[in-house]
Amino acid sequence: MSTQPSSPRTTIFGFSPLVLLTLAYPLTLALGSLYSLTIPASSPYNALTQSHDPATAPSYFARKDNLINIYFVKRGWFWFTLALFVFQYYQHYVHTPSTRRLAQAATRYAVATAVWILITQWAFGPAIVDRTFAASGGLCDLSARAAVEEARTDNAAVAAGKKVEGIVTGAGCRAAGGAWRGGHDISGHVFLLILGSGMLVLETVPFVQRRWNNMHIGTKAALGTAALSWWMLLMTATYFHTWFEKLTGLVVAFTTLGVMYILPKEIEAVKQVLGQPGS
Ligand SMILES: CCCCCCCCCCCCCCCC(=O)SCCNC(=O)CCNC(=O)[C@H](O)C(C)(C)COP(=O)(O)O
Ligand SMILES: Nc1ncnc2c1ncn2[C@@H]1O[C@H](COP(=O)(O)O)[C@@H](OP(=O)(O)O)[C@H]1O
Repeated sequence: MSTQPSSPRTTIFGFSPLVLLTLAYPLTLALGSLYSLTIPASSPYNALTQSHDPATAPSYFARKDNLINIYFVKRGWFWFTLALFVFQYYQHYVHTPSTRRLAQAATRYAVATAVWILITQWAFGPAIVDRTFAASGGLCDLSARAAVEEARTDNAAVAAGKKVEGIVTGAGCRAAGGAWRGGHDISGHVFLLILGSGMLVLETVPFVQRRWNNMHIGTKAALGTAALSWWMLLMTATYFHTWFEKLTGLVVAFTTLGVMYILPKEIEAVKQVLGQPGS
């Protein structure tokens, strides 16, 4: 049995933050996908690069080299970690010191980090996004590079032999100059941005309501990071990926958030380990 006092139920306009997030993220993806229908044909989408040609990109945010993508999303876990750390620091030392609550918050963070690693970085070999891509028929097509080599060596047999060569990750394929094509590519951006911002919102909301007019810098940093993530999610939804790739990114992120924030409500043993923000 929990010894912690139960907290007042947090609601926003009568809805719990969990319900609002469950609605907000699919709506954001739908909004972006709908808006993408207005992109003129003069900015064609290239399914192979999963983006618009940079030369005719319909917006700065439709370019993969936009600075927020490079410095924020591509290093996203670092920023989410930092924002969570700053938030917990202020929570613990300024307002509600509790070693138990801090340990539970750190465990939630560890669970999210483990899932992020397994999905996007490394799962005892290729990451789950890469395994899913290969399992759904994807492979590394080195034909563009092979064509160059064929011209150089004048040996089509040697060049053709370089088409697939056991490359098992998207990053490895791109590094080899190939195109990772043919499979289902779960959107890493959608997964990362929803998991990271969802975690920041659900960790902070119980405290935001209690101290709306007096939020500490940790809460502001967390909500600012979540807001920037939401904007980049909208940009991903508008300019990148197919709707199904975005949907699978959303499902994986929601499953993780469900384990972190819904399971503890249902199972006491999980609650003892993971706790619940604000309780
Ligand atoms: C309760 C909080 C406890 C916190 C305790 C620790 C505090 C430490 C303070 C700050 C130190 C930060 C250390 C963080 C360690 C990292 O996470 S470093 C890793 C940074 N790398 C990333 O974030 C990579 C993110 N990118 C991706 O996941 C993928 O690239 C992608 C964006 C999902 C998709 O990539 P594609 O190439 O587009 O496929
Ligand atoms: N909001 C955004 N801004 C810029 N590039 C984005 C983006 N969302 C997705 N992308 C790009 O689209 C590709 C697929 O992303 P993902 O699978 O992670 O969702 C990646 O290209 P690169 O891997 O060539 O950088 C990624 O950088």
